[in-house]
Order: sequence, then structure tokens, then C-alpha cells
Amino acid sequence: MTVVEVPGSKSITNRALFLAAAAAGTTTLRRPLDSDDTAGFAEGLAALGYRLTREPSAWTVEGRPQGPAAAEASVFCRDGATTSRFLPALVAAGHGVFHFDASAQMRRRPVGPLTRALRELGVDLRHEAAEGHHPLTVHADGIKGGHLTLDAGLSSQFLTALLLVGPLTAEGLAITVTDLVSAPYVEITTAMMRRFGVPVRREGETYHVPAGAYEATDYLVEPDASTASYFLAAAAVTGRSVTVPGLGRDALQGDVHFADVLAAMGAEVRMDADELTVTGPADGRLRAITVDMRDISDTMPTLAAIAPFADGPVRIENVYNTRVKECDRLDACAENLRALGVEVELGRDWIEIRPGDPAPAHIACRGDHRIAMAFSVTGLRTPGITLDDPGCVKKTFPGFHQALAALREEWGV
Ligand SMILES: O=C(O)C1=C[C@@H](OP(=O)(O)O)[C@@H](O)[C@H](O)C1
Ligand SMILES: C=C(OP(=O)(O)O)C(=O)O
Repeated sequence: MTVVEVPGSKSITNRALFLAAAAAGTTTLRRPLDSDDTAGFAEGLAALGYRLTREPSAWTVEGRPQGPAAAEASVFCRDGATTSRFLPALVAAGHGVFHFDASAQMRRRPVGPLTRALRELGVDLRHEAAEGHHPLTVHADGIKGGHLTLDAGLSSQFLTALLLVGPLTAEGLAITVTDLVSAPYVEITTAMMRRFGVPVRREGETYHVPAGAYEATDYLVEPDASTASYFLAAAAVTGRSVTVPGLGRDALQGDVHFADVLAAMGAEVRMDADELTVTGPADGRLRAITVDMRDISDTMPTLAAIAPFADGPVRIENVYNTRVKECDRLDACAENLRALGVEVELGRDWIEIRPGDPAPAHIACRGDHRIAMAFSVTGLRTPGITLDDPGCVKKTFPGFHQALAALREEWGV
């Protein structure tokens, strides 16, 4: 059995940074993720005038319930969608003029449903180039609050941003959601808001967020469940056993349920309260499966990349939103699988992968950490797979290649 220590959750780290910035008092974040996405969020907060310290095992944030200290500031959100979506909502509740921009990749990704909602709440927000995209400027003068209707069918992050800012409004928010992808991420949001002292009530499709104050706390960040998927998949295709401490039944992150997908494909899964072990079938042969991944779509590329090793077609459904991530992930998975000589069928929101014996190929990562990490796992069974952009893993796991190399050495693969 191999124990893999997975670094902290990006989603939890960046939510905790938001909540800590908005809370009264100083928050300590333990075992935060240190990667491009979380450093970008922290540096965004610093640019807005929040005071942070960052040591390897703990970060501290001095909260400012009244909003950013800067009267005018510019934030570069890099590739981070959470930074690009959560920080404009945070500043909108404060006072000042705040400019946001992001990388070319992130400029292409949508923020329109969120910025429309903020405008509906009376926020003066201007898109500087394309409507619904970064760059943008917020002329902030507080938010009164009220009721709004939101379509979160392209990204749950629009809803998370509004929920997080809800307590900072004068009268609180009621948000009725007409469509929602990645629903477990909203549960992370509401659970963490509760930890920082604000309860959210849900009535059917409407979330009620009271006006009120967040309180600073001491917060331990869970390991990242999406990152864990690569190591669990590695066990599944090599007939080995991987244990991830710190993640299990009690985890906040929906992506731990990628382990259930592997179980349905014939891997042995043991999920304790806070530890997860996956053991692959001894012959490395996984079973075919049809699976809806709308709740856990960050793990779609992980499954697609090991799908050729199943004994029949693997069909992944209901993942249209993966087309508006770091790249069009359905298209990127299809292109790379075909480069490996694997037969693939692709629809608007689904992909079906036939069993095959992948041949070596040069993977086009499209600057997407998940494409790089997923196809690195394929490489455990197919020697000669190379990546055109190995460095793009820095978005969520700068140490990924070293961690995988350690596994290869231990297993002799
Ligand atoms: O809220 C979050 O932290 C996230 C929500 C999900 O995005 P979508 O809601 O856009 O699918 C997920 O893919 C992303 O990696 C992180
Ligand atoms: C989609 C992702 O990131 P984000 O939307 O936070 O940029 C991801 O990490 O797979």
C-alpha cells in the first residue's frame, strides 16, 4: 500500500481566503494549498489592501469587514476562475474603484451571469473589452441586497460568489437558482460560511443569506479531492493500492466520489471517515461504465484518460460545462485519446471512449493542468507519453510530476 499526501484543496483555500478577508479578526489557515490559483487569490487580496502572511504550513489573514483598504486597486487574476469570480463580488460590497484583469485563457471564460446579477443589485460594473468577460471595473459603493434569480448552469462559481458576499450586503440576499452545475461546490461554500459564523438557509431552489458578520477562525484545509483522483486512478490502472489520508466520508468536497466511479469499474474502495484507499483489479482490467459526471466534472479528464483500459466503452455524460474550463476539456480529451490511437465519439455534453491499447503520443495540454495530470496517469501503462506543457500543473499542484515520479519509482512502472 502506498500513502500519497495530497496538497490542500484549491476550492477550500480560496473560499477560506475570501471568508477570512471579510471576517472580523485574524484567521489562521492551516495546510493551505500553495499553487498558482491560490497565490493569485492571496496576491489579489494583498493588492486590495488586505494584510496576509504566508508561511509553508499556515497563512494568516487580517479581516476587514468594512471592505478593501485600497480606494483604488488593480488585480490580475491569472488563470484562476475562483479569483476572477469571487473577488469582484467581494469588492462590490466595499467602497472604491477596482480594476480586474486575467490571463488570455481566463478572459475567454464566462463571468456574465455573475456580473449581470451584481448589476441587478445596483453595482456599477463595466466590462472593459467583451461583455460578460474580463477585464472589468467595479465602482463600488456597498450593496443593499434583495432577491435575484441566477442561472448557474455554466458554473456554480457564480452562485458561490453571490452567497459569499451575501452577509456583506445591508439587507441580505435571496438567490433563486434556475439551473446549477457542480452542485457539491455550493455545499462546500455554505458549510464554510457556517464555520465562519453565517448560516445559509435553503428553501427549494432559493438560498437565503442573512446580512451579518463573518467571524475569524482557525481553519484546517482538506487535501484536494480533484488532485487525489490522479493517484486513485493510478492505483486503479496498475493493480496497486493508494491511500490518501485526510479525505474520506466526512470530506467537504464532492470530488471524493470519484472513488465511487472507480468502485463501479471494479476497483476495491475503502472510505473511512477521513481516509480513502483504492486498490485496482490485479489484472488492471476495469469494467465499462456509463456515468453522469455533472457533480464531479473536474474528474472527467481523469476518467477519460484511463477509459481505454476498461473492458468495454466508457461513456461520460452531462459535462457540457467542461467546455468552458481552462480549455474545452471534452474536445481536448477526444483529441488526445485519438492521438493515442483510441476510438472516441463526442457529443455536445458527452464523450464515449472505446477500449484500446494506447500508443505513445505527445499530449497537447492546451495549458490545462487537468489534461496534463490525467494523461500522465495514462503514461503509467503506456510508455512514451510526453506532454507539450508539463509546467501547467502549477495551477493546482506544482509538485505533481515529482509526486508521480516517486510513485513510479516505488512501483517500478
Ligand atoms: O467553486 C469552486 O471552487 C469550483 C467549482 C467548479 O467549477 P464550476 O462550478 O465552474 O463547474 C470546479 O470545476 C472548479 O475547479 C472549482
Ligand atoms: C476548472 C478548474 O478551475 P477554475 O474553474 O477554478 O479555474 C479546475 O481546477 O479544474
